[in-house]
Amino acid sequence: MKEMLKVAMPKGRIYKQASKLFRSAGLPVPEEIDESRRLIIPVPELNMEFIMAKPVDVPTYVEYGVADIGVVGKDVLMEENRNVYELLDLGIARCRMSVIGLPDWEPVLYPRVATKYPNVASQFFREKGQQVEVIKLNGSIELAPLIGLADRIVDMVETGQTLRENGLVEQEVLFPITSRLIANRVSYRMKNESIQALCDLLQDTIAQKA
Ligand SMILES: Nc1ncnc2c1ncn2[C@@H]1O[C@H](COP(=O)(O)OP(=O)(O)OP(=O)(O)O)[C@@H](O)[C@H]1O
Ligand SMILES: O=P(O)(O)OC[C@H]1O[C@H](OP(=O)(O)OP(=O)(O)O)[C@H](O)[C@@H]1O
Repeated sequence: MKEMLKVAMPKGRIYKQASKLFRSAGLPVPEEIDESRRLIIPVPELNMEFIMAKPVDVPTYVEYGVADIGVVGKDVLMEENRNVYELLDLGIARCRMSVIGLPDWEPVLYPRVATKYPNVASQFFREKGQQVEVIKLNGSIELAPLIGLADRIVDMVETGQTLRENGLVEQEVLFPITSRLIANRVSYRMKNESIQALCDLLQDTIAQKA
């Protein structure tokens, strides 16, 4: 690849699957990143530099152009609504965003909905014509209906284990979620050859796996 690419990589569960995808595409992301606490990792052999970010911040780094491209969950992309290009569905970190509640839940006039995704949840209920009070939480969202903070929650479901272990039920799926490759708008023009080459390589790898 010609131009050097700065890649915003989310730490945590997406990184594990993204690094595997990059490696199977012939881009040997160094194994030492996996356990390292370093935040900026130049990989001269790939002509790339990895910026290890908190997942929710990836679209911010890409919008401001401090990263040319990034890997991010569709959930975060929808919630953050940043001015970036979405280039490719990587098909990794697959889960879904759902409305969840207690099994004996009954509709109330003005329910409280707790979530990490206040923008997405507000829009979802607004489009359904339902008035709700959205309460932003940052984790352990399933606690909210159990301790009476909220009537329902909007959160991610993958295996369903968290719901089962807490006696909650999935009531409605909002969206299926996977991780996406995103690009800064200016970088996409200025470094088009490199970004497009990476995109094609990843797309071929994903197609071979399907
Ligand atoms: N079971 C799951 N629960 C939540 N997110 C999941 C799940 N499976 C895949 N994902 C994807 O992984 C991303 C969350 O990754 P991770 O849990 O590492 O970060 P986080 O909880 O947002 O960050 P942090 O733990 O640093 O606050 C989501 O944005 C989503 O796209
Ligand atoms: O269906 P499952 O496989 O159980 O996965 C879903 C759970 O995983 C996530 O929580 P996370 O582990 O990120 O912890 P958090 O509560 O701190 O967000 C998510 O918010 C759910 O609680």
